[in-house]
Amino acid sequence: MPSPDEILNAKILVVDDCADNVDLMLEILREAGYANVTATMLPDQVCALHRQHNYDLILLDLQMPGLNGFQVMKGLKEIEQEGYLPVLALTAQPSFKIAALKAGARDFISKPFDLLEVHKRIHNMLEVRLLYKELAQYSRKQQELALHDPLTGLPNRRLLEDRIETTVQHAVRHQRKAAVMYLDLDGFKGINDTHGHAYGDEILKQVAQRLVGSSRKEDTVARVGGDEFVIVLGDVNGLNDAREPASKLIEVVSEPYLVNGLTLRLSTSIGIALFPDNADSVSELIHAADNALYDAKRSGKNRYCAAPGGPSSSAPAPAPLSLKSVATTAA
Ligand SMILES: Nc1nc2c(ncn2[C@@H]2O[C@H](COP(=O)(O)OP(=O)(O)OP(=O)(O)O)[C@@H](O)[C@H]2O)c(=O)[nH]1
Repeated sequence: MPSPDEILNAKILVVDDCADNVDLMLEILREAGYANVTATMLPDQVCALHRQHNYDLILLDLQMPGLNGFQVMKGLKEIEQEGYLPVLALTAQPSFKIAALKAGARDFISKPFDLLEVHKRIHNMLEVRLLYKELAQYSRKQQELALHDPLTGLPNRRLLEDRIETTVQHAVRHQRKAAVMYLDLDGFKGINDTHGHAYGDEILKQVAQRLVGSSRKEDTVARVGGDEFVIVLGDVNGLNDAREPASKLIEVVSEPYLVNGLTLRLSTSIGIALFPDNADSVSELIHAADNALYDAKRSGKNRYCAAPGGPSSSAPAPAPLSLKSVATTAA
């Protein structure tokens, strides 16, 4: 539940074409302790103001010259994408009350004001509005967690599959290709076994940062398993466009890692599959890249291999470095 402080600091806008009414409402709100209140007498400014300030409550007079309260609510509905209109209608017309609720107002206050009613309705409405915001934020956070790996913050397999799908669709539309690179660290188990799981976790985080740092902004870097990562490249012409990034990734992963004063080393193997050369569905592309990774492991690790079968496929290509995948301890 929102705290009393949060309620008193909520952002409130008073909209009324009559200066006396504005002054009266500002006075009522100030006396009640609301600290973040502004007002306008220009109904056609309300949407722009709300877009800028995202109010928690708009106290909206319904009868105004120019744009009336109903028209203002229509405009506000277009801004409030989540469909919650934080409007409390102010009206002297009994017949407008239900019409206002139908038009999207959450509640109404009758004029002339009954102070007790005004206080209670404003408080109740803010309580619901802030709770709604908290829930929306919580739900966004949960969605974020469901799509990301908690250790590295990278997209997980679920989000990766979506991204591959999008990349493939883009490739089809623009008659281009896409590459899926499946990485598996070499000798990672040895780091866990020798130095403990916490060291392994730290290495995984640093590897993730290096992979992201060595990829283009538009590429997706995902963690799909213990020491397994997948990188998706769009706008690719053929295997040659994936060779250089693969060599670069092998190189950056093989740079030494400093963990709690220890210098550790490891390398990575990579399997590359191309859309549409090697596969044309998301799962088949991942599978083809995984098979190519297996070839890279079998051929001695610390290298990349491309999936066979495509017009531009090649035999396993040696990585530029011939680093041994061992963990070493600095003196
Ligand atoms: N620290 C840490 N280790 C993990 C995590 N998830 C999986 N692992 C470990 O990662 C290791 C992965 O094993 P492998 O890929 O078979 O080991 P490897 O030594 O890299 O073997 P090769 O790939 O053949 O070189 C296992 O020891 C898992 O226990 C994790 O989140 N954190």
